[in-house]
Amino acid sequence: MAESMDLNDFHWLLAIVQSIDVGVVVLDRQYNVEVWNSFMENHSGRSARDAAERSFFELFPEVDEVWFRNKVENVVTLGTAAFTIWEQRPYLVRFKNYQPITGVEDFMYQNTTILPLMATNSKIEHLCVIIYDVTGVAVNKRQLQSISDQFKHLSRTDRLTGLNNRGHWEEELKREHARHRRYGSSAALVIFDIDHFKKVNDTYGHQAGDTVIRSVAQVLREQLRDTDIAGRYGGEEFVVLLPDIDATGARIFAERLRMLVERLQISHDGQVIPFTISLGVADLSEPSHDHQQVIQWADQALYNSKRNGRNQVTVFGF
Ligand SMILES: Nc1nc2c(ncn2[C@@H]2O[C@H](COP(=O)(O)OP(=O)(O)OP(=O)(O)O)[C@@H](O)[C@H]2O)c(=O)[nH]1
Repeated sequence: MAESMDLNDFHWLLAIVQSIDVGVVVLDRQYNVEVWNSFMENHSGRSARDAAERSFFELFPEVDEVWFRNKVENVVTLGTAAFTIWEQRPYLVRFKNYQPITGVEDFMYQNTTILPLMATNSKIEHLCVIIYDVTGVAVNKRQLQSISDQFKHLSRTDRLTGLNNRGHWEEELKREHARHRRYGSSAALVIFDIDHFKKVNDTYGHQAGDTVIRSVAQVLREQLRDTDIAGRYGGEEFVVLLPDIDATGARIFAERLRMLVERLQISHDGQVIPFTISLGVADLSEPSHDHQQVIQWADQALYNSKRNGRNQVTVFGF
């Protein structure tokens, strides 16, 4: 009676393992396949008969052999299961993704469990690899992350120029100012403003004015190093934070920008729009209370450039 129950149990278990919607593979200690359920048959295109006694690494050359062997050795030594989630490794074996809703990805994301299987002699001579299809969860999470990244980018970016907007740029300045205080690194701030911009708008129209603002932003972008942080501060006012540069270097940067803008040829209805910029430079090496004070210094220098005839650079304190 008990024996027939055991046999029943065994058949039931086999039926369950065959039909569950996860991959089940039993490997011996030489990594040869002993059990291969229907999930594995369906997704790999290989029958259990075809996979039997073949090396797991031969069946799936994409498996990182060193990593997998190491993982299995730990499972055997410790006698406990090991888990890998898709965020650590997108998949163990590369299966095609057939889920219609998540069709954006062409492979199946997987979580994997490796279980030690103890024999009656208490030795671990086999392992069970369980593969879960988590494509739906993974794709949703990645899409949410991508939307959140896009929102973050939009909330920091000026629509017209693509530069940092004022709020985000000020946060960056605040951070750099604090870093500068802690480490005494050099940095400078350049503020500049398009001269007589109201006249550009009044003469050529607001759209032409927008084109001028965009062109200035483009010239600025072309002059930036990776670590420089540029922003649109107001209507026709721009700011650049230049880390690891002193006042002399910042003056050279500002002067080059001034010349490049002066040479820009923006046409409107066949006419070239003449325009220039005035610039103010402040040195973060000078002792300051906070980042706002450095902005005031650069603003003051910009004001002096305007007052002294525009189209020029002034360094605060010089
Ligand atoms: N086209 C356009 N114009 C803008 C934008 N933002 C601000 N302005 C205009 O920029 C002009 C700024 O004029 P003012 O502050 O008087 O300065 P300005 O004419 O440049 O004179 P100075 O700065 O003294 O040389 C105003 O006419 C604003 O309407 C924008 O996004 N696009």
